[in-house]
Amino acid sequence: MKPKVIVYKKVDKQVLDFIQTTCDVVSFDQLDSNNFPQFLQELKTAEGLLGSVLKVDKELLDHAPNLKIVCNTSVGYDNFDMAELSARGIMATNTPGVLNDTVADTIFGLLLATARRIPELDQFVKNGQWESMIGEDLFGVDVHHKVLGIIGMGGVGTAIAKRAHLGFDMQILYHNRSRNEEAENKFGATYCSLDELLQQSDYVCLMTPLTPATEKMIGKREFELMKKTAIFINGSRGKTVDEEALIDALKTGEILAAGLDVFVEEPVQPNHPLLSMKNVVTLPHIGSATYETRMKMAMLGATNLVAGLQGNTPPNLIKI
Ligand SMILES: NC(=O)c1ccc[n+]([C@@H]2O[C@H](COP(=O)([O-])OP(=O)(O)OC[C@H]3O[C@@H](n4cnc5c(N)ncnc54)[C@H](O)[C@@H]3O)[C@@H](O)[C@H]2O)c1
Ligand SMILES: O=C(O)[C@H](O)CO
Repeated sequence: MKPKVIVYKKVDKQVLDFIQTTCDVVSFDQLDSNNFPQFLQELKTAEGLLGSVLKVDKELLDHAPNLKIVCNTSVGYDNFDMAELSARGIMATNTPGVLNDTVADTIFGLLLATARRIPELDQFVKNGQWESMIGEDLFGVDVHHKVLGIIGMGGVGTAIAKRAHLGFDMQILYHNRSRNEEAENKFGATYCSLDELLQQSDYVCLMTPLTPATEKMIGKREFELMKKTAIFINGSRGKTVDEEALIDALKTGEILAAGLDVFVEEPVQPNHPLLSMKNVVTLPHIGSATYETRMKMAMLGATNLVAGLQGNTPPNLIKI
């Protein structure tokens, strides 16, 4: 008998077909309050789960006595309670690597959009406000030849460093759990302490996973260390930043501007203070959201799922 798996996110038919060759699939395009009871019912007999964002913790796992593997279609896995999964002998996987270039493109786009005020100026033109030569009040700041500080020099961080070095002649500082030889040797990145990075960077880009060590790692103290002209870019997870401190820093001129792909609460509420600030550029967590890359992520997630259920070591097994 084929193992039963639940795919709880909309994925391409090709991905479902691949899983169906070895598994019985129950699929949900997305989970919401209407279909969640049915999902929990299916979970009782499921051996595998594929999707992203869903919190996989003790409470959920108590509904899943037969689960053998949980597979994210994302590189981040802060939605997994790894201690609980490990205690129950359930494998967990993610999708590193295949999204690096796409996310780096997004983050670089966000950085440029924030520095050169592109969304604001787009609105200016479309609102019919372009009536004469634009003046200093609408100027942006340069990106090229500036100092970029990358916190979290992993797969995505290195792809950002590549763009900054090869395309924009930027000087790169980085802070990471360990030294990254590729970033140093190929893209001229210099390792430094977090405080040095914050003090010296024109652009501070946060690209760490969300863990107990990184939760609110950027707060009041860190914004105060940054230059008053610094632009802060967050591509990691909303909770790596103290959002209240970010709002204060932007309001009081402690930093110049911010570009954000992630928020503490997602979707962010329309009345959130960050959304009404002129010096903030936002995106709806779309770092990896291109057709090509989302397809690769879904297929890699499916490959992990099938491998695990066939008794093989999944290529992206998360080790704790
Ligand atoms: N916005 C998006 O759409 C998007 C897309 C991809 C990844 N992400 C987020 O970015 C994270 C990183 O992705 P990745 O593929 O580069 O992962 P990765 O594992 O390759 O790199 C993460 C890096 O962060 C470093 N790190 C971890 N804890 C640290 C700490 N306390 N201080 C300093 N450095 C620390 C690690 O040493 C590692 O080099 C993901 O976990 C995810 O949360 C977001
Ligand atoms: O972690 C990731 O892969 C991104 O945030 C997309 O979900």
